[in-house]
Amino acid sequence: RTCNLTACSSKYVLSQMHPMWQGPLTIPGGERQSPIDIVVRKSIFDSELKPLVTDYDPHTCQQIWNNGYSFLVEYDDTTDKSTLKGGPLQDKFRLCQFHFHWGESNAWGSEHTVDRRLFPAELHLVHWNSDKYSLFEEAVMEDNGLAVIGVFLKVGKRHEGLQKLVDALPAIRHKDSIVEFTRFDPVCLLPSNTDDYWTYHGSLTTPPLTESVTWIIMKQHVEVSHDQLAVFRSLLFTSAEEDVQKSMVNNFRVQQSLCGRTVRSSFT
Ligand SMILES: NS(=O)(=O)c1ccc(NCc2ccco2)c([N+](=O)[O-])c1
Ligand SMILES: [Zn+2]
Repeated sequence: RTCNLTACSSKYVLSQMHPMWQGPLTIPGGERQSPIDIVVRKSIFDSELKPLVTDYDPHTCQQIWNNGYSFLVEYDDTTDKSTLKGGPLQDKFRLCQFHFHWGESNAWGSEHTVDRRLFPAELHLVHWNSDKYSLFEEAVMEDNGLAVIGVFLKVGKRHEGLQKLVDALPAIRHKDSIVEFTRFDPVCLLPSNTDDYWTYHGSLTTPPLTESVTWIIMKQHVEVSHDQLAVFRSLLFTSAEEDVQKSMVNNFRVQQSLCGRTVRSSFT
């Protein structure tokens, strides 16, 4: 049975115009797709959920690049130097990259929502299960293969830690551009309180949409300035050779049905 993948309001559908979404999207099972709306009053407090334990080594940061849908900061994941454990996880997970999703305006842009509340952007820190698998490409196909931390961004004061990343963006304006990017500790992008989160079993939010993700969505958001977010929007979906340049905005997926899943909370 594939769950009916409901589309939400029309504005979500816009972001499905991107070439990435063309062609047959046979979704494996389709009963644990992401993103979703987190209905707070329906989430279940689970006292077994532990605090998150992140241990990131900024020296594993390697490059930043525009993949034509977002921009990714990639880490050397050939050893257990930058790891995530605890929270809902039984195993140790290795950080491989982080990226963002955002809107053309501050009114929307996040992939997940909380009681239908939209945020202007959402950060995803992607980790794979290095206790059970030896490569990301292997883990991405397995139920317990990935763990992604989601952090909501709100427009407010300037985020000093983010500025180093914002300053690198003009160099990767076009699809497939890449520059060296080192000594960046992503812990600065996490909220001060990482003990309060929601967690549920879901999928990648872009193809191959594999249902291999334990999502860990932070309750507390982080603030970035309007100008910092405007630089995200100066990126392009298109490569330098293409005639028509398209702004990289609204790179989020339509919200998916819960299909009977439970969202657990680590807090009451
Ligand atoms: N928005 S997300 O965090 O769910 C997400 C989506 C796609 C991919 N990757 C797409 C992909 C291609 C082959 C295997 O994987 C990743 N990731 O790689 O971290 C993360
Ligand atoms: Zn993402």
